[in-house]
Amino acid sequence: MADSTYAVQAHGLVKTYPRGGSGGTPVEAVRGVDLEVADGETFGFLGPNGAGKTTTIAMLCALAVPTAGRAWVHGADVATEAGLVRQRVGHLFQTSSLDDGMTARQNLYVHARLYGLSRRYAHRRVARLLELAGVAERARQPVRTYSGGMRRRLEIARGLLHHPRVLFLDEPTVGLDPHARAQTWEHLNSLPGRRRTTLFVTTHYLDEAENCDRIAIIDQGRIVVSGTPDRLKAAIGRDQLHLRTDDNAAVWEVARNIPELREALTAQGPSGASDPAKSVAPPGGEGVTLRVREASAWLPRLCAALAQRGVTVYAATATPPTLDDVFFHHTGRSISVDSMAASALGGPVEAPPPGGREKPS
Ligand SMILES: Nc1ncnc2c1ncn2[C@@H]1O[C@H](COP(=O)(O)OP(=O)(O)OP(=O)(O)O)[C@@H](O)[C@H]1O
Repeated sequence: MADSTYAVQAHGLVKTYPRGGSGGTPVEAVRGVDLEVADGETFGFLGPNGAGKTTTIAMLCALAVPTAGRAWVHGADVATEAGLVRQRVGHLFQTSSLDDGMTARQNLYVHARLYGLSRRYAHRRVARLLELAGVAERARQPVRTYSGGMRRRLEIARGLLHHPRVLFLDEPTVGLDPHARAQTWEHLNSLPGRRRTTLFVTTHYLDEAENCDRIAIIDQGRIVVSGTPDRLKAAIGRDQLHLRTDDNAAVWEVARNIPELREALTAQGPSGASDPAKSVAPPGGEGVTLRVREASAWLPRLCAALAQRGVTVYAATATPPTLDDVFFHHTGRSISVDSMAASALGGPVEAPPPGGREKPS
């Protein structure tokens, strides 16, 4: 079953924490995950908090024992060849595990020795990675004096010390400001020999998932869909048409009175209501979002029809599907209020339509 041409493989991976829930009830953190990650790929594991991302990578790194299912890293079984798996993987934890009182050099050197690098090679390798992390000049200063971005780069360096074939990064940019987040990704993408190491990145940031060759979306312990970000978005088909007007309720009526547009659209009001009578926007409200194929082609016609009806349009945008739309399409929920996609739209996080979520395609 194991195919060593894959960097990571998992079949039916399950993890149940026997007494993790309130009142000591079992928590099914991971409920049957199948994965195939190609060698050299940047693979994104996208999901909201509590979806099961950390638990999955803990099993893939042989740090947690699966309740059921099997997984391999370059053909090494996480259950029966844990030592081999640990040699093949590097791991960046969600919270910093650097020793604040030690210098950057000491942090890396201790780690290198723990991984069995000889003294001489450890010194060479540490110097090289401090250089790569862009912290060589501050290498003799305690880590507590470092910025968040520097710490992250140093942790990436530490994860790479023993030449792992797969580097697992659990929410690598959480807590960083947007500039430091972008820098961290630039750093990851420009690592020498980048394609010789597979990157397996968990994230709940939609823009971060866009950096990945392929992603799997996980929700409530199950993978709901996987593929390249472009393919997943294209499969949704519908763009978002967002309008802010002085009579948002009229938008629905007008849109539905254009027969071809009525065919093409599925609509959502400010609170997810699909009934126009219930979708009157509050004063200063967020507007109306219509999901429609080829939104930009409809925009002029809809605006003209609204003008004819005496409705003033303050703002109108057509946006191609985002990964948040992909998440919504498959789960009926938005991944996060503060995601880049939601803030770019300036709109609310959309609730599922009252008739339930659309059927996954
Ligand atoms: N050691 C544990 N004991 C009991 N329950 C746990 C344990 N670790 C995680 N869980 C539970 O398992 C579920 C999945 O958690 P996990 O940390 O894997 O999710 P996540 O997607 O990584 O979320 P986050 O990004 O918030 O860490 C959650 O309900 C969590 O409370």
